[in-house]
Amino acid sequence: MIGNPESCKESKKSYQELGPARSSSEFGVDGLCESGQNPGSGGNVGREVDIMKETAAQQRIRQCAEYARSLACLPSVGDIDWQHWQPTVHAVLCYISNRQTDEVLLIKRLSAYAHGLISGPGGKLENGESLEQCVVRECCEEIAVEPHNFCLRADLFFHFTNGVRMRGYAYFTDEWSGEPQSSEEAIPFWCKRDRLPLHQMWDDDALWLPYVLQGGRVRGYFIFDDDNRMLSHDIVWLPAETREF
Ligand SMILES: Nc1[nH]c(=O)nc2c1ncn2[C@H]1C[C@H](O)[C@@H](COP(=O)(O)OP(=O)(O)OP(=O)(O)O)O1
Repeated sequence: MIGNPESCKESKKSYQELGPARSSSEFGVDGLCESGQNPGSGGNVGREVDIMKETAAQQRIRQCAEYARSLACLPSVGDIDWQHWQPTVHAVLCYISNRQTDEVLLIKRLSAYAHGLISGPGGKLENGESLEQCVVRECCEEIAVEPHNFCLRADLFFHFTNGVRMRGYAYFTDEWSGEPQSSEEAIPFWCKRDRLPLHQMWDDDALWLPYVLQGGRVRGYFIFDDDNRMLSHDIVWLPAETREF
């Protein structure tokens, strides 16, 4: 079976219908608008979003970092015209959860790029392939597992200072077939959902992955330098009920 028949219809539609980028400042300090309702969703965000609230101290740190960045003339997400931004590369990630054990299937990457880094399985889109086919191919190639009924929950825009512009699509599911196996590209392992090794993952993962593993959705904008360090970010938090990105 390739991809997912029903539950991904919404995601297929959503990445094509991406609206204009909105800054998190439009959503208030904690990434939501003051009323606790997410614009466009009409839904009550509820408790899940509370875990991501930015504290006053975190907000201050982010503001100081923005200020330091402006002094150092480093690029900021606010400098980019995201509406006209075109990716040079499309890539997928897939996070498979085991509800019974409350674990998520991660990989340690063995390829030259990002060697030793931990993430979900995934990779770049190949010519003529759909995003869903890419998810299945990458999971099968890297860890011999086939995910089913996966849904797009994070739409990620990575702008690298070396000119690469990658759009990443992170899919989530708790249905799969096959036993995880190591390959030349990856070593798979199960990890408790609340004990993610965030210090060994891409910088941006710490910002959005815990929230999305709890059912939320995000659209994220990131600038990375040539050493794969995150320079700037902006995240639009979307509640679980959101049907469109
Ligand atoms: N900053 C970042 N944050 C993140 O969460 N995922 C990132 C990321 N930078 C890259 N990725 C992911 C997206 C995609 O799954 C993968 C692409 O990187 P790679 O080119 O290393 O993948 P692969 O070498 O597996 O790709 P293929 O060559 O297509 O197999 O890494």
